[in-house]
Amino acid sequence: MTMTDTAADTGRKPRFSSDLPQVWIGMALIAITGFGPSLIGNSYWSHTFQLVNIYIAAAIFQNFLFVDAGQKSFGQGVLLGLGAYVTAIFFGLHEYTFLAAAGIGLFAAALGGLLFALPALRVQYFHLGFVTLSAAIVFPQLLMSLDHWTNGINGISVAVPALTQDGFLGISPLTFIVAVFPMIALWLHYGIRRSRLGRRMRVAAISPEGARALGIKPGYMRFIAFLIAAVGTGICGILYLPAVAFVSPQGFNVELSFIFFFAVVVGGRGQILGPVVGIWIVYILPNIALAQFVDYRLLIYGFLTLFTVMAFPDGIVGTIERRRFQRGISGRGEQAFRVDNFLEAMKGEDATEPSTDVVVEVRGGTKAFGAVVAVDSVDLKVHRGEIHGLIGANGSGKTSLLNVLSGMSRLDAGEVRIKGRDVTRFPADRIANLGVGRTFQTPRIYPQLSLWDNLRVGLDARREAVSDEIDDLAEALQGQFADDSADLLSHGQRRLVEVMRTVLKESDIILFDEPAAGLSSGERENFARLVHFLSRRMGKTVILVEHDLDLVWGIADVITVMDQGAIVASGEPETVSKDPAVQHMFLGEARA
Ligand SMILES: Nc1ncnc2c1ncn2[C@@H]1O[C@H](COP(=O)(O)OP(=O)(O)OP(=O)(O)O)[C@@H](O)[C@H]1O
Repeated sequence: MTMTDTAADTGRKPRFSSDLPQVWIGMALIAITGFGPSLIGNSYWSHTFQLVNIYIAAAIFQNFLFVDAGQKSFGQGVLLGLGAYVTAIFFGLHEYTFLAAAGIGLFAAALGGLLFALPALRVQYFHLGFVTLSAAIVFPQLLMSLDHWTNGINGISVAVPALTQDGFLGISPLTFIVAVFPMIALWLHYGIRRSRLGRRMRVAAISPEGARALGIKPGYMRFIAFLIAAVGTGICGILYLPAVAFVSPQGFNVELSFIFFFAVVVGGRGQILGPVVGIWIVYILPNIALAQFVDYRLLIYGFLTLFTVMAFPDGIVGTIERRRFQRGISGRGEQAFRVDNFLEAMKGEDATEPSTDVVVEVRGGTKAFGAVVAVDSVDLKVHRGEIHGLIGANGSGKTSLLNVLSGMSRLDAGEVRIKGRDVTRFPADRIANLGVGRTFQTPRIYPQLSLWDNLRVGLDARREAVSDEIDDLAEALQGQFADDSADLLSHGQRRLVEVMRTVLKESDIILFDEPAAGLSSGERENFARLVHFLSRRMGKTVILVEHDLDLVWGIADVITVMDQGAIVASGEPETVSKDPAVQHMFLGEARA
């Protein structure tokens, strides 16, 4: 089954994501710089690249946290410092074995990450940036003032000869480990990004509201992301210790956190290879090539970042990547996303009829925004399998009612019941997981994900076994759109993508918020057929908020009319169209 015919079918599609090639390039670069100096016996560069590779790994975790999880943390240096310092204290001062001390160091870093995650549950963006930045500023002072444990300004010297002695081909175990670890980090970043967890994390980072509609808890995603990044950065801290053989408060000042952050920006936010290139430029250039200006390092980091961001707005790898993709798609025409072939394949007799079970019910629902009563003492019943049209003038409260039904906002008074359960105080993700799917007036489309992944997050959100029809549909969509960008879709097609996402989610109750706005007349017809298919073949309950009255009157089993937050009429289209109040509202559009 083919889903669509795209104008772009002629010619080879550019690969949407170059994540995998970037992993391989990153591995090759790390291998060359990590092992090369040891192989030719250059201990200065061997030692330098030990630290560079540790910083690359830390920047990879920063990149993951910053872009995939959307967490603007400026304090990752603190986590590296915790890993290094705690290991140094237990190994260097208390004579624990290195492994035991490293275990405690890792635990401390993970704990630090969770401490960062706590404010992230409440504050985001710049606020979170300030919290983490403050931690980065305070950390060295804390190390100084806790001198009873940390040795204060004198720091702690350690030696781990078992790791630093030259081994096979002149490569010490430490050189080997610090080269392999960033490679593992690259694969981990790539693997998470391709996983269900990674997709859901990215959706939560881009649109917390869109995420909740898919049953995702954005706070939980942040928590996991901070934990992963903290453990990864903590390992970097542990490796730092034998590589530098010394820790002191000055080594973990705010500059360290800036290095990781700037490396991500300079290399290319979100690009898998970005941190490798970024650390080379941000760290190697000022510290080695411009070593005589070492006192001005922070200034040089700043200038380098400013210059790169001006010359390469998406960072170096990001800019190359964007040009590659744009070259590939130029002249390929507007990308199409249609559902007609899907409907063709789904032809057949109606299998179900709306039942008498009430699956959605609102009792005396009231929701006000200040003086505006958006939903005013609404009583509503929607039956299983029904197509329920919700119409009314602009501002009559339709979206506010959908928001209440989907848990995006809470009633001030009254009750919402879904499948017999009182869900009035349920959060949106919990309602979504009860089998409610929705679209938004502004479709939630994620340009960072391929078109297929934009659809697939619907499949990821499914709670029960997939039906055969949806399985076939998913397979066809994957074949067609895995390498397409969602960025190229027209507004109407974006709506259709969101509609198909809710279809893939296999919700029993689907709330559509003005799905036909911006669709061509052919697309509207297809949409109407799709809604019919969802209701009559798959037994879904559909609540349809729509301004296109012809569309609603053509497909709805029941129509509810709202005016100034209240319901003025509700019933079969025939009856409602004869209601004098409704005729008055839609004067000139009355349907007999
Ligand atoms: N978050 C909000 N804050 C303040 N007022 C709001 C908010 N959301 C909705 N309103 C107000 O509530 C009323 C109902 O708005 P709502 O968006 O639910 O209407 P609607 O019928 O969906 O309109 P449209 O067809 O234009 O989407 C409007 O007066 C609107 O300005």
